[in-house]
Amino acid sequence: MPMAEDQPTPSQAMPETVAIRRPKPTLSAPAIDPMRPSRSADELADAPTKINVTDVDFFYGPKQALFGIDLVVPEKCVTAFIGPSGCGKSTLLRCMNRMNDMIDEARVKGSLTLDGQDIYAPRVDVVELRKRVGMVFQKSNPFPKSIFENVAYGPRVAGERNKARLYEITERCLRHAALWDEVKDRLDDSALALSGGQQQRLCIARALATEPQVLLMDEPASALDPASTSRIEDLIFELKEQYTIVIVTHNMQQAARVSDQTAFFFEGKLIEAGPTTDLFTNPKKRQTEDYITGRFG
Ligand SMILES: Nc1ncnc2c1ncn2[C@@H]1O[C@H](COP(=O)(O)OP(=O)(O)OP(=O)(O)O)[C@@H](O)[C@H]1O
Repeated sequence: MPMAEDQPTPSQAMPETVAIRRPKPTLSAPAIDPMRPSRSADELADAPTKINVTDVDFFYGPKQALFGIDLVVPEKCVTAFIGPSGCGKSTLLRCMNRMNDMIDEARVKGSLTLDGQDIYAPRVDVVELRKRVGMVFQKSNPFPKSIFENVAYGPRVAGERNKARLYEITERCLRHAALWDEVKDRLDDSALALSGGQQQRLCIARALATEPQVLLMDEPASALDPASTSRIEDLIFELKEQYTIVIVTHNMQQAARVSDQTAFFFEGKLIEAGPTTDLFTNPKKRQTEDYITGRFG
């Protein structure tokens, strides 16, 4: 009996199980600026270890926020932490200068070292540690004082009384933070009169005044307009010649633009870390690929 025209012939009939092939997403290479080349994988591998994180768990009371984190932060490189909200990026950042000590019931297990020295050893002077490991926050937080006094504050507290020396430090740090030319004629004006981007650069200058070796930056540009963001990114590139930088960012393009190494976190675990170009173009883990291609997060 002839088959009806719209009936599939046996060879056209669908097999019982059909392999649905997921198209592989196109991973776009991060926009690497030739004027701001990131360190190569070899340079990263050769850089001395500044901070070493080994098997770190972190708890807010009964809630565990980090699970068995292992990470090497190389010296004079920029390491970016990326991942969806609540995955533990800021928690790990704050472990690096013990900012979490201020939170009741916060507890860290495992080891974090700075230049091979245990950051959590009982003998560690936390004030000294935070001088060596400075921090810049998402929202700029200048003191309600003059521009000069904001930068001179740290050295003053550390005992520097010589006005000429304080001025020297202030000028050097403001230059380093790419703010000097904009404020040199109004150092006695209130810091609160500066724009948001200028205030953030002032906070960076203030952090530099205590002569840190490491700068932790928690979404330093997320409240800024594109022009100010770009200035902060330029600044990060310049600062890594002298400082080790760890930056938390929600903006993957920013991580690609400014960092040498990227670490991707998910649900309190470090899924993958590696040279930024490799992680964005050739991630090893499926979760990383899904995140950077925008499937979730
Ligand atoms: N002070 C706290 N007390 C209790 N839980 C906290 C505290 N701070 C953070 N958490 C929780 O720990 C987990 C990790 O938070 P964390 O701020 O480190 O994540 P994040 O990746 O930096 O998030 P975001 O990108 O939104 O800033 C989250 O579940 C968060 O709710």
